Amino acid sequence: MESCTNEDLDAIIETNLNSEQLKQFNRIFYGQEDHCELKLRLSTLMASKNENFQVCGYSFAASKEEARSPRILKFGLVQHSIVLPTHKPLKEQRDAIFQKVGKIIDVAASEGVQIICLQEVWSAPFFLCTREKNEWIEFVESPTDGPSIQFLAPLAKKYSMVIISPILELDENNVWWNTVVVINENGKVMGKHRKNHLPSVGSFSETSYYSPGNTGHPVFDTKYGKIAINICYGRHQALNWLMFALNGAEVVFNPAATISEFGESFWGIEARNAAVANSYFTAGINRVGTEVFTVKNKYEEKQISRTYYGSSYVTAPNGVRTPSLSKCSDGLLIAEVDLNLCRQVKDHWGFNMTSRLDMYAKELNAVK
Ligand SMILES: NC(=O)NCCC(=O)O
Repeated sequence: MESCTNEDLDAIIETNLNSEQLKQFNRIFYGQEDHCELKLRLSTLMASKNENFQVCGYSFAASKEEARSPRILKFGLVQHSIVLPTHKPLKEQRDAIFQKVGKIIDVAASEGVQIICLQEVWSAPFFLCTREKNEWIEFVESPTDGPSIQFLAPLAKKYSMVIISPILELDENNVWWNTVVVINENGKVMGKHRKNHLPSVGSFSETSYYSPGNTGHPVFDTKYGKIAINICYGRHQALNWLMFALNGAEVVFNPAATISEFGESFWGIEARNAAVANSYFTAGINRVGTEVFTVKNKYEEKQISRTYYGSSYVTAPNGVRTPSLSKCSDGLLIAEVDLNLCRQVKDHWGFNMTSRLDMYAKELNAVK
């Protein structure tokens, strides 16, 4: 069985470069010499040790402005493994994940996190690789009164936190969708977005489960900032990122479930490039751990095993990025940002002003 190799790139680099080399490396690779780590509370560090999850926090500064006050937002990303083996009763599996993620959300709240994003299909193993449907049906749920919203809504209200909950949705016509539900700081559903681009590559064959999303590119104007969600495979499509920018997003989250064979080498590039190209913050979130499924059908019985590489990270509109969370362990990444940076970068680089969208619209219309 494959397992996590625990070779976090950041750790390899830090242990092998001297301090001068490290500064140079950081300046070019991360966009700044120092990572501007946030000082975390003692209780956070203790919870991280006791509950066995990594916690990191970073701040991104913006220039002071005369006419606008800073718009400080603290957001968090959670990456985690499943807890129980996939043959256990589904409710037990889900409840065990709820318990684990609930504790991480508690810590995020104690650090003042205002918006938190969970990973793709966070409350279940990523069973879509099995190509089986019926035995997993109970992981597919209502966005308005399914188990995930029932669990998260009280937390959102308790902590005045916006929670982004990526689930598998069962709609009123019994149709499945890969959906994120945005829960506002009062614990109410603000809206949802359905995955626009579905993979049909190797063991990622999602087109037999659900249809491409029909919700366009919504931006949610939350109490804390304008956010959007580009679900997993959608990160490979530049126009998907662009539309969220044109609709006014200041932070775009990319909750994912992905394994090394599917582009670990460009995981660190795509969301980062999107941040630069669109002058907003981006956050990539990927699960960790090995998930093993026994697939039995009338033709065969086999085991499928997949290991996810975590490595969640945040990029600012000026291209500065955080180090990644671990490839192997559960983690919470906290980013403290000044949303004024979005307009400052737009003013500086003028990428949107020079984007010539009308020219591309004409050319796209003319493509046969
Ligand atoms: N969940 C998902 O869309 N995975 C596809 C593989 C990838 O794009 O990394």
